[in-house]
Amino acid sequence: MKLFVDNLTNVDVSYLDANRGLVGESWLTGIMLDGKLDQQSMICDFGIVKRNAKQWLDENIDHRLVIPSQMPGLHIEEHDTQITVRCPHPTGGEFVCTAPQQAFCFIDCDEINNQNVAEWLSKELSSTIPGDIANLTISLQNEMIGGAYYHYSHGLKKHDGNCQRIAHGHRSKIEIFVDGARQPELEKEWAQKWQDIYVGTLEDLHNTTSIHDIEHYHYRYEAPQGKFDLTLPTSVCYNMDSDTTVEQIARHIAKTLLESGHTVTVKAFEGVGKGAIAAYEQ
Ligand SMILES: Nc1nc2c(c(=O)[nH]1)N=C([C@H](O)[C@H](O)COP(=O)(O)OP(=O)(O)OP(=O)(O)O)CN2
Repeated sequence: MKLFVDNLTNVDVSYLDANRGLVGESWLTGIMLDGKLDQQSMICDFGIVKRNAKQWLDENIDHRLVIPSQMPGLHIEEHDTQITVRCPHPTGGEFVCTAPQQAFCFIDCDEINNQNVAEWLSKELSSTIPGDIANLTISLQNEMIGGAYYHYSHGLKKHDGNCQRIAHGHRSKIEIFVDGARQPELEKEWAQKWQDIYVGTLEDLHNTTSIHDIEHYHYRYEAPQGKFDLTLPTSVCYNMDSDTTVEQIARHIAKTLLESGHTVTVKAFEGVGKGAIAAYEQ
């Protein structure tokens, strides 16, 4: 017998990739259990499966920076409760992130992809479900998106939950309307401009440095979970003069596109199934 739960929860992370650098990602998770029936004629109560699995995912991977610990060129240093992760960036520059341990998730593989992460999760979660379970399988899928989308990473230092972590991210749709008409070309432009982007807040920009003759931004802030630092080539960053909540992102894109005599509406998503709408008229 098998038991399944589709759409268990969404996991929003950023991960390091040798070819793409820092990638914001949103995974739709599902779980499948192989097991024998208990005295209730159940493999396991859905309520328990959903609560235990979601709690584990929320605590151990959601809103973390996922690191393939065998990635070539990766250096990891631990000092007290802080971890520094450093690696070459595909632009020729460097990626450096220092943050509290709880902001990272290390997976023993050389590349982060749906299959490697799902296999790791299936092993890690195997002890979380009670009952006579012979096998537990986690699946990870990406939202089916017909139009434009981008992968962005960011950190919300004022958030009292895990979104304060400086490098977590999302795979997000973008919809743009001018005078009520959908604008697929503009959507495509933003999706290209923000493909694998770090969206930073200007107030968090600590300094600009040169590494291997490539200009880098160094972001720094302190939040309730601890101190956060992130250094990335400027070519993969986009700075806003506000926080990078999805409300501010929708507002920023709408204001950037505003033209005299027109109304611009931006429906910006943060991951799957949620976001903000900003409408401006000039
Ligand atoms: N109004 C807003 N609320 C939140 C924003 C935001 O931009 N505007 N942003 C965040 C975080 O960036 C976060 O990454 C998104 O949170 P979410 O995945 O929804 O948070 P949860 O893990 O709490 O939700 P689950 O349903 O458990 O996945 C937070 N809030």
